[in-house]
This record gives sequence, structure tokens and C-alpha cells, in this order.
Amino acid sequence: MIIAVDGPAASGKGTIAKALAKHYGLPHLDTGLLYRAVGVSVTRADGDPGDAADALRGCAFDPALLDDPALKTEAAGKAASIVSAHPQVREALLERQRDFAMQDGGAVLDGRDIGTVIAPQAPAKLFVTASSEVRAQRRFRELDAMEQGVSFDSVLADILARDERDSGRSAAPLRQADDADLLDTSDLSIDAAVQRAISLVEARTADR
Ligand SMILES: Nc1ncnc2c1ncn2[C@@H]1O[C@H](COP(=O)(O)OP(=O)(O)O)[C@@H](O)[C@H]1O
Ligand SMILES: Nc1ccn([C@@H]2O[C@H](COP(=O)(O)OP(=O)(O)O)[C@@H](O)[C@H]2O)c(=O)n1
Repeated sequence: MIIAVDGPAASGKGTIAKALAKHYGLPHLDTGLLYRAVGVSVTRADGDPGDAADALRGCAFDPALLDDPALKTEAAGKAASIVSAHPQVREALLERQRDFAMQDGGAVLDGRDIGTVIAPQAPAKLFVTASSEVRAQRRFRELDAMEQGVSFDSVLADILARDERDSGRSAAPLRQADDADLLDTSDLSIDAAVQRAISLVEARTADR
């Protein structure tokens, strides 16, 4: 069974995807980490994330980079959202994600285009969202524990800019697939959000 989990920054999609993977005993791929690795790799090579050739070179990153804590910073998130708008970059990362989705037994993937591009055949698709204020508050708490000098206002501004870039690009924009279930986590605890996600997946896969 393939479970596709998409949504904007800090909506809780990663938390839900990990919990679903544990519940169903499936492997999980956080596809945002791939784009973050490309963004960081371009920046470290003094390249320009907005330049398609530089961004494409960044796709040949060392797999060890995926474990680097630098990928969790907001700067990495911003660079990721810039490189991810290049169709060449999306193409370069496509096969790896599709192979993961198609492995025997199934998988859970989270990102922006899992239900629309990577695994449109997935029987269960969740589009996880939350208000921008709630998302900024969650991300602020994470970043504040990790980096110096982070302000709530700058995190909110970054999240809004990233939403606009991710939804406005022409290559695989962030959007809810027609057959995806919407899960708004603004007023849900993590436990409640995970329970709701399991119920939605059960309802979609009950007759399989
Ligand atoms: N329903 C929720 N209520 C409160 N905090 C949450 C909820 N879901 C996720 N979080 C917290 O918000 C932060 C971002 O969640 P995460 O799942 O990483 O988001 P995303 O993958 O969408 O960027 C994490 O610190 C996580 O623990
Ligand atoms: N499947 C995906 C996953 C991420 N991305 C891009 O990568 C950036 C970082 O993704 P992420 O999932 O790690 O970010 P958060 O939602 O955790 O903040 C996003 O803002 C998107 O621009 C994408 O284009 N497609």
C-alpha cells in the first residue's frame, strides 16, 4: 500500500507520515530532505539556487549529506524551495522517489507532489494543512531550539514566502490532489491528528 502525504511547511505532514509508517509497518521517505540536500549542496559550492545549471549540479550530492543537521535550518528550507522550482531538478530526483514508492509491500512518502506526480496511483492520499500562524508557531519552536536569533515574525514571513513559491511554480506546484483527503491539524494535538490520519487511510483502503 502506498500512502501519499502532502502539504505546506510545518503542517505536520512529516509527523503524520512517520506515525503512519510505524502503524502500518511501512518504510518512510521524507522527500523534502532530498530538495534540502540539493539546496545546501548548491549553497556550499557557492552556486546560485535560482540558476538551473547550478541547481542541477547540486543533485549529485553525497548521500551522507541527508544526515547533516544543516538540512533542518530555515535557510536550507528556503534554498530547497528555490531549487525545487527547476523542472530539471524535479526530473533528476523523480526516479529515486518513484522507486521508493513502488517497492514491494508499499511505502509512505511525504512532500508536496506525492499524490499528484510521484505516486498518483496511491490508494490513500492525505493533504495535511494548518493555518499559517499555527505552522509558524510550530516551526518557530523548532528553530528557536536549534538556531540563534530566530524571530517568530521572520519564521512567519519565510513560511508565507515558501507557500507562495511552492504553490505558484509551474513544475509540480503544491496542490491537493482531487482524490486526497484534507486534514487540517490547526486545532488537533499530534495524537488526535495521527488518529484522524489512520481513520482516513482505513476508510480509503477498507475494501482492499
Ligand atoms: N498536530 C500538531 N500539534 C502540535 N504540534 C505539531 C503537530 N503536528 C506536528 N507538530 C510539531 O510541529 C513541528 C513541525 O511538524 P512536521 O511534522 O515536521 O511538519 P512538516 O513535515 O509538515 O514540515 C514539529 O516540531 C512537530 O512536532
Ligand atoms: N516533494 C517535495 C518536497 C519538498 N519540496 C520542496 O522542498 C522544500 C522543503 O521541503 P520540506 O518538506 O523539507 O519542508 P517543510 O515542509 O518540512 O518545511 C519545500 O518548500 C518545497 O519547495 C518539493 O518541491 N517537493
